[in-house]
Amino acid sequence: MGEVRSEADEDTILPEARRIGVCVGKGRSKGLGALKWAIENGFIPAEAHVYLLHVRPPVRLIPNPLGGKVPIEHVSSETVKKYKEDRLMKTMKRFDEYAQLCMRHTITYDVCYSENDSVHQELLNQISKLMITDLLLEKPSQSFISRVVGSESISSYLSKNAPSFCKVVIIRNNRLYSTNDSGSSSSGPSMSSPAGSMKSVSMASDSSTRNANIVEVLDVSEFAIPHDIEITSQRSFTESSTLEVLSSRNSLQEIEYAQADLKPDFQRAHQGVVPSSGFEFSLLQHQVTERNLSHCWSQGGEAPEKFQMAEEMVETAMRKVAEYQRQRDAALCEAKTASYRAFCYQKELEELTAVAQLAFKDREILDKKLHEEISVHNATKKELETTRRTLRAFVRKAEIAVKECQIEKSRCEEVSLDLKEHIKELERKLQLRKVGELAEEMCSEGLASEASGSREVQNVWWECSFEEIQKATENFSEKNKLGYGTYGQVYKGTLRQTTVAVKVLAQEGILDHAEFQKKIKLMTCLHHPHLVMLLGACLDKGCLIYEYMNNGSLEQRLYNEGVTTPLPWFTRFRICLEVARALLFLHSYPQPIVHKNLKLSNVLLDHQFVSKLTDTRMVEVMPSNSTSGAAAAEETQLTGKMAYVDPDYQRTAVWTCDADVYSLGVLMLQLLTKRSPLGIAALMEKVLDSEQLDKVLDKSAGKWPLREARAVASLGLRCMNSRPEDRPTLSNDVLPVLESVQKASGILLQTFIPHE
Ligand SMILES: Nc1ncnc2c1ncn2[C@@H]1O[C@H](COP(=O)(O)OP(=O)(O)OP(=O)(O)O)[C@@H](O)[C@H]1O
Repeated sequence: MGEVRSEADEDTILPEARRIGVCVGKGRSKGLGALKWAIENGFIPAEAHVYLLHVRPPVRLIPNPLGGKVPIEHVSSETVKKYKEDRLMKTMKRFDEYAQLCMRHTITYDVCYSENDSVHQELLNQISKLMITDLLLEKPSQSFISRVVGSESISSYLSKNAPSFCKVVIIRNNRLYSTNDSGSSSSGPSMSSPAGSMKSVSMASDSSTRNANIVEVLDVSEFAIPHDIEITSQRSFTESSTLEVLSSRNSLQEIEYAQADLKPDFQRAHQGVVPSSGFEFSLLQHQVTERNLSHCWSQGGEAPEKFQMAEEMVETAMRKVAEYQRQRDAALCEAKTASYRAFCYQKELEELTAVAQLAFKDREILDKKLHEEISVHNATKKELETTRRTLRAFVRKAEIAVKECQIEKSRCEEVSLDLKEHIKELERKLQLRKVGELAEEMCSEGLASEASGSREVQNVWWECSFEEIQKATENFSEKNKLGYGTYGQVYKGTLRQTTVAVKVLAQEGILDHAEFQKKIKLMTCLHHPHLVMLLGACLDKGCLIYEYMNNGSLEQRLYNEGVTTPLPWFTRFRICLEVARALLFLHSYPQPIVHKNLKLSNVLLDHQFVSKLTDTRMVEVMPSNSTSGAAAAEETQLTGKMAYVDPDYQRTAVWTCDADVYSLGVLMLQLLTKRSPLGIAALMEKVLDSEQLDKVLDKSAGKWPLREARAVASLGLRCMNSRPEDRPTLSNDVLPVLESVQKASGILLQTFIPHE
């Protein structure tokens, strides 16, 4: 039940049971009345099968937004498909009532829908293919206008052309209107009969009679309209109506509309004639007109006037109908236009919605990308910040490095200048030394006394005038004062393009001129890397001119904390060695020279912290009892000095080289401990015995190597033995120990340059 049949379902065998076709139209005569009549009148036996036949012309035109219609070739396939689907849906809905009716009466049925330009021909084909034995058609009420138009209906066409096995039964107004198997035509209400008496309705078998039964009634139902009219009609009554189509409405439709609109007026005009029952208006109109005319004609002379009057009435009515029709067309047109616009808006809305959805998706993607970009951007920003920080740090470091470089450069320049000066100084010293060595040779050969006045020795040292000395020291200005000692004040000065230290001796202590000159000459003969060189003298005023020692005395270095940088332990070791070497040099003369005044303040340091002994032979120049007032006043200082003096000298009053060794011992212990010379020996003995040397070592010198420190301390103690014979010799004992200590101190002893 309920399946849609196609051409493939063709049945080629003649049916045993009856196959009843029901033509399903649209509009006023749908065919439902025919089916109802057949059911009510027992026309459909239990074994019969019903075929609901419906044919429509195929779609060729599709409404466009301007209210016209366009050929489907000019429209997208998608739109055509959609339109066809809509159309099929609507078409299928037409079968609903038929299906319900069949189901209510347990009748099996099939829906047979096809499209064809010729509805007549297609129905005929379906009849043949499906072997339809009975074809039910519903005919709309006959209209007066229908007769005027004179077009052949489907019912009349099928009645004439149906195959011989098919009986065409036409129902009208719920009554049998005609069949094609009766010998006589039956039309109008009088022909209605129940199915049971249907056989008694005889129809002429020849075609002329059959035709006569149906031709007189024009059918305007949709399936009865020929193809060209069918399309127009469809446009008029379905969703595809347009302004264009409406304006080209054919006369037949106008007549139909006119017929519908005329009905009330006509009823009013013929109140007494038109029955109030449900006859179709057009049929009644026709009958009334017929009757009127025959009545008029039977009344004689009034007939033409009445006929004239009737015609005028009809014309008036027709004009009204036309007017109504125009208004209705206009309204319909507007409605259709509005409907189509709504349709367009709907479409537009759908498209916009789709676009909006796409845009929304795009936005989501873009949002996602944006988030990713932002996170990448943030990461890059962080990296950039880190790089920037690193770069800033590098720039800072580079700036510091540049500054350091500049400082180093200026230092280098200073050092270079110093070096140049130093080289000059060295060259000058070398020259002086050569001369000195010559003089020394002369001295050592015992010619000193005789040759002291010789030209060669005289030329070795600078014999300066007092004016020169004044000028060199800026008239002994306070700012140039380096210090004072036992024998007088010491000033810094520049003499003969050389920086010098000028010692101004106390006048009262100076020997007579000749003796002083002799001693000076002997002193200038002494040249050693670790002896401060006596460059010259001002004999008149008793001024001694020494090479200038940039870093002052050992005493200043050791005790002026905060003013000068403390000497490191390895420098102290080296100084011990250097002083020992200087003493050995003095003691190595054929007539050994005893320094007699070795102490911290008489060991001076040059710009490279090389130590040199000063005041050598000063004791010979200045008598021991003649000291400067200032120095003599310093009792404490004197007491300190006494600590350096060999106890054996105090006992014997004879200076020996051992006295210098004793002083060297004191100096060594002072360098280790930075303590006063008084009582230093006892202290050292104690700490060495208790192995607590580290407790007395000067911490400002750094971390002492204890083994070496202990060796030096032991050596110092031995040097301080009260018995000279128990003291170590410089060459055999002191120097080897100090050299091994120096060696052990390693490369630091060689390279260390303390910074001020
Ligand atoms: N050649 C020199 N170069 C630089 N400074 C020197 C030089 N000679 C002496 N001085 C400085 O002058 C100061 C005084 O030295 P001076 O030799 O006159 O006395 P002293 O050695 O301290 O004691 P004394 O006279 O008892 O030996 C020293 O401490 C030293 O700082």
